[in-house]
Parts: sequence; structure tokens; C-alpha cells
Amino acid sequence: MARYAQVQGSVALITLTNPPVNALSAAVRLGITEAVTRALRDPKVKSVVICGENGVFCGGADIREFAKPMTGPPLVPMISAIEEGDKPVVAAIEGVAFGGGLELALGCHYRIAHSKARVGLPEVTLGLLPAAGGTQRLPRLIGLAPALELITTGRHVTAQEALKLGIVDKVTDQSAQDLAIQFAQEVIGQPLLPRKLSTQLTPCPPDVDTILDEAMARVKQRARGAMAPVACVQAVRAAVNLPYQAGMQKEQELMAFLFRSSQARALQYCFFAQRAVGKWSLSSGAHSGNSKPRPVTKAAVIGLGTMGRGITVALVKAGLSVVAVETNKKQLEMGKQMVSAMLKHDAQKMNAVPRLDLLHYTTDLSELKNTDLIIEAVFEDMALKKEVFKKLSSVCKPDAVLCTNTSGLDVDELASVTKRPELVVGMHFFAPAHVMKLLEVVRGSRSSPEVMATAMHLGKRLGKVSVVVGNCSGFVGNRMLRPYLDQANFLLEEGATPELVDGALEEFGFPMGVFKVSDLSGLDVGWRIRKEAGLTGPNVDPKDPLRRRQGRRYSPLPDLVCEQGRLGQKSGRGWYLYDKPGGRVATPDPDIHKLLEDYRVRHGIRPRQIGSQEVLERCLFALINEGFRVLEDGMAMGPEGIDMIYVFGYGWPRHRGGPMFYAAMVGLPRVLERLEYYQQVHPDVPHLQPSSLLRRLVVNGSPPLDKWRDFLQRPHSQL
Ligand SMILES: CCCCCCC/C=C/C(=O)SCCNC(=O)CCNC(=O)[C@H](O)C(C)(C)COP(=O)(O)OP(=O)(O)OC[C@H]1O[C@@H](n2cnc3c(N)ncnc32)[C@H](O)[C@@H]1OP(=O)(O)O
Repeated sequence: MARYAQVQGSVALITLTNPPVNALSAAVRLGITEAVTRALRDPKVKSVVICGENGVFCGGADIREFAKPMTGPPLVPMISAIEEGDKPVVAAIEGVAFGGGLELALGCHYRIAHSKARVGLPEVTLGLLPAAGGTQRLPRLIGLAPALELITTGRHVTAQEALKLGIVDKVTDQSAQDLAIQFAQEVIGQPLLPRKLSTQLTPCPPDVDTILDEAMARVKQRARGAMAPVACVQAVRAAVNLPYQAGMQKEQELMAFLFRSSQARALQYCFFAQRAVGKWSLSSGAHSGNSKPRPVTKAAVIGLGTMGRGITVALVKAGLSVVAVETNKKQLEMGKQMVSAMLKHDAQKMNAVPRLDLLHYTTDLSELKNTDLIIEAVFEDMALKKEVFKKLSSVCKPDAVLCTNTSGLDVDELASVTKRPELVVGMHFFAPAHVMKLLEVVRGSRSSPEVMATAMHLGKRLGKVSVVVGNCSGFVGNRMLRPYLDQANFLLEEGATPELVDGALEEFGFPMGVFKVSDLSGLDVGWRIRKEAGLTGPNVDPKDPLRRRQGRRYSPLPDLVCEQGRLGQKSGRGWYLYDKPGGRVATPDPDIHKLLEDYRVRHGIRPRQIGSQEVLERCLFALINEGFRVLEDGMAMGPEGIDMIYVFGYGWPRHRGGPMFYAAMVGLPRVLERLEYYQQVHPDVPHLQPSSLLRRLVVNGSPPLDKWRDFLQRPHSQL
């Protein structure tokens, strides 16, 4: 797992060999330890180079080993032995040096990087801290403020920035390994002590306490309850206030606490879940490994509303040539201006040139003859979308892929109006589409494996986390959102306020509570959908009482709010009050409190005290319950997909792993018991009726999440 060779006469070359990323598994640590001992002992060896095989230095500690009992030599003494040795050791960094990989390099006396390499300490994103000396050596090397920033965010740094910061000593466009070998010979005999970071003091600016206090305040504000960033600041503080060994002791103590935490487990689960969802498979046996994507060089977007504009920007940024179609001339002009502005803004941030040359605007669908893939993003109306698909089917080349950005309409119904249903697929982007990482790729019953591969591959090119989902109303994310929204509204009826519900959800870790999000999205969106569904407005069944629809409990509160012209941020009032239309700072609104009080009086509801626990249980467990139904219905590949949808599309706090992971952490029997309790109290809310899958899992001893698939009733997959 580490190869040893002697090169150029006196240089020992140690190569990490653990594909694909040379993670520091027990075997690799053993290999390095043995190789370093050998090099330091061999009198013919005067200096050492450490590098990684296949153009990757090291992706860090082996994350898969974290869940198992520790074996092999630990990292800290291994790195100390390198630093303490009396021969210069040079790290040759190609590809990446992340986490333990960078910590290994910091234990070396010199660091040479390839110009395309990236370095960083991403442990915080796994709920940990750089506990192989990273929190003690990096501040000593580059100073307090930059070290704090890198360690608390886990940000990756390019070789050029690493050179500026002083993390690496040289950057080369040639082979980092060759330069390191040459360099290792040049530095033989030079004093080593100044290169041993553990012997140095952390450079301390006069306002050191202010810097640390501000960093702590910043991470607490951003962390939304995540513990690792806070521990990172505490560890770096030790690099300032304590001698090296005592600082290391503090680093270990903090790590021991984090290592055992449920947050670390959740974040590490997310790391692997994110990668697992890219490896899709269908019930037909087709999967990502055996289905080839079609080449897509020219794409088109139909409709330049908010979604269409974001999708266009995302496609151009990925280097695709795009035809943007908008039949309304005024809308086209407006869209054009906004797309250009967004591309220019993005390019400016990255010091690049906006690729406006990749764009062609038109009002004429017949200009789509040569496009490989078309994404329809017109108004969310089935009749309109069908009309567009019919036209596309006759205008586009026969093998062009037709995608819809619907957020929940039936993909099969759309496919049925085309002559190529096998080439139709849903690509459900989330607003703003050029920013949000999530993409639901919706498999229609006739979508071919090739078309699934094409959409998934395109998602990857766009930098999205793409998740294959089945074609059911609302797909996965929006389908699970309904019970969550319903519960939030019911809680208002029963005595809560928007700020009480939002406060509990924000305390849980959501960036915004449900009512703030609704205000941001615009309350009229849901209002229109409810009208179309006959839940409010002229199409309501006259036999339905006001608070019941289609046989189940219904809260007309959101409709009443809309009827008052309170449409959310854009109108300056919604569930909250804003300083102006379009304003973003939400303040509780006495008028809403009055509206709620009057409503309760009108309907004879005695308000009760509602606590955070009830808010969380009712909103989150109802959502989770629907997640189990999604699995039971075969609409998702597994719980990992659902979790990634919620983490990347709905602001679910990553350190809680996603709704299904959270359910497993809370304990499935507890989730079941609370759902049963609430269902008894609210028998007219079918969403609270525990799903049969949840019951089956509990009866079978609550198996771990990766075994849930075994408890689905077959045939299960609709994918
Ligand atoms: C018990 C005490 C322990 C003390 C620990 C001391 C402190 C040190 C802690 C750490 O080092 S934690 C790890 C820090 N490193 C990272 O967070 C890096 C994670 N990896 C990445 O960012 C990326 O994988 C990459 C290295 C940039 C490569 O990206 P790329 O897109 O090329 O490939 P991926 O699909 O992401 O990965 C390929 C393959 O490799 C697996 N993998 C990646 N990194 C690790 C790792 N550190 N440990 C284990 N496995 C890793 C990844 O899951 C993929 O696997 P498959 O999906 O193909 O099975």
C-alpha cells in the first residue's frame, strides 16, 4: 500500500498506492510507517519524497474505516516520525491533498504541488476536525485568520492560492514528483528545524482574541447547530494559546467527542449517499454502468421564466451551446437581459469571460431542428405543456431527448402526446436552477435507459446531485412536502404562530422555517395549485365543509391569507411582514396573529400551548412517513436518494443526514409510536397513518437503513 524505491542515488521515493484516491487506510499507514523507518535508517538515503500513485497524492483518512474498530498504526505518530526525522522529506502533491493527506504533507518539511492540484482540510464537512495535527500545524504555517477560514469551512484551495498562502513551497506545470525529487537533492544539508512546524510558534497578530471571537461568532451563526465548526475554532485557539503538545492533546479531546457524535455519522452518511445516488439502477436491469448517455452538445430551453432562465445559465456555464425559446417577444427580451446579467455576474466572480456566444435566442420553435436535448420550462399547466411537447415532437430531430422541468405533473401524460415516449424524461430543477444542487430525474414508464443515462450525465455536467425518482404526483421531494405543509397549517389552527413553527424548524437546523420559505416562494403558487385541485375557489365540492376536503382535514388558512393580497415577500406581506415589497427581513405581523385568533373563534377552536417538540414531531414525522410510502411505492431507489433530495433541495440540515437517516437515528419504534399517537388525536389526517413499511421495519427489529430495501414488498420498483 506504499511502494518504496531509491531514485537518483540518494532519494527514497515513497508512493501511496491505494486507488482511487490513496486514502490512508490501515494498510497504507502501515506501508508509510515502514517505508519512512527504512528511509531514515538507510545511510545511503539522504532525503525522501512522498507522492501518490495515479496522479493523486491523497484523499485523506479512509472514511470507511471510521465505522470500524481502529487497526494499524495511528496517523499522528506516523506524521510526527516524518517531521522529527533528520532527513528532509518533500511531499509531491498531484491531484488532491485533502484532510489527513494534507496533514501528512504538513508533517513533511517541504511541499511541491502540481498547478492543477487542490489542497484542503474538509474534515469539518464530515463532522470532524483535522485531528492529525492539522489544527496545530496549519496556523503555525500560514497564520491564524487564513487557517481558521480553511479549517472551519473545509474549503478546497487551488495550487496557486496554496502557494500564495504559503501552504506549498513551489508549484509546477510539469511532474510534481520529478521536481520534488530534484528539490529533495537540493535541500540536503539545509537546516531542518525551521521546517518542522511543530517547533514553530503560531504567528500572532495583536488582535488575536478578536479574530478568534469573531470566528466563533461566525461559525455559530452559520453552523445551524453543527458542532464540528465550533470545535475547529476551539482547536485552533489551542494552537495560539498552548504549546504544540498541549494543543495536540486538545485536538485529540475535541476529535474524540466529535468522532462519537451522531452528527459525524450523519455527515459521513451524506458523503457516501451523495456518491451512491449517482449509481442508479432500474428494475429492468439497466444501470449507470451499462447504459450509455447520448452525446449532448446543443441543448434548448423552452420558456424564459424564472426556471427557464436559471436552467439556461446552468447549461451555458457547463459549456453547452443553448437555444433559448420564448414565444412572447417581450418576455424573450426580458429573459435575454436577465440571463446575460446572471452570466456576467457569475463570470465576474470567477474572473472569467461570460460565454454569451454560446446562446441563441428565438421565438421560433422550428429553430430547434438540430438540438440534441430540449428542456421544457413553461408555465406549470398540463394543457400548455402538452401543446409544447406535441410541437417539439414534430419539430425536433427524431433522436432528440425531450425533458420536462415540471415539478410534479405526470411525465407519462406528456410523453403520450409525442411520437417518442421513450425519449421523454423529467428533469426537475430547483429554483434558482443555476444555484441549487438538486436535480430530480424522473423516469416515465417508457423512458429508455439511454435517456435516463443522458439526463443523469447532463446533471453531472451541470454540477448537480442528480437523483432518479419515479413518476408520481409531486415526484419525491414535493410529494413528501405536502404532509409537512399540512401539519404546519394545522398547528396554526390549533394555537401556534408562524414564528413559533419556524423557530422550532430553524432551531432543528433548517435555514428557514416553512412559513418563511412559503413567503419567499410566493404564496400564490400553492394557491393556484389548490384551486386547480378543487381544494379552494369555485371548483370546491359544495358539500365539503370549510375545513374538510375530499374526506380529509383541510386548512383554508393559506387561502385566506392569499385572499387578503398577502402573497409573501414580493407583496411585502405574507405570513410575516416585510419592510417593503421584495424586502427580505421577516418580522412577526400582529395582523396575522389577529387573523389566526379570529379564525379560531369563528371555528370554535380553543387554542392550546404548542411546544417545539410537537412542531418537529408532527411536521417531520409526517414528512418521513410519506418518505416510507415513497419507498414502499418504489418511487425512489432507496432512502439515500430521499435524503439527498432533502439535503440538497429542501434545506434539510446535512448534519442530520436527511429525513430517513434522521428517522433511523431517532429510532423507528419512536417514530411509529408518535405517528400512532398523533393519528389517534387527528383521525381525519391520513398522512399520519403510519406506513406499512415503517410498521414492518419495526416488527423486524428496525434494521439499519441499508437493509430497508429487503423489507419492501415485491414487485416494488417503479423505476
Ligand atoms: C480514528 C481516528 C482518525 C483520525 C483522523 C485524522 C484526521 C483525518 C481525517 C480525514 O482525513 S477525513 C477525510 C478527509 N478527506 C475528504 O473529505 C476527501 C473526500 N473525498 C473527496 O473529496 C473526493 O472523493 C476526491 C478525493 C476529491 C475525489 O473526487 P472524485 O470526484 O474524483 O471521486 P469520488 O467519486 O468522490 O471518489 C471516488 C471513490 O473514492 C471514495 N473516497 C473518496 N475519498 C475517500 C476517503 N477519504 N475515504 C474513503 N473513500 C473515499 C469515494 O467514496 C468513491 O468511492 P466509490 O463511490 O467509487 O465506491
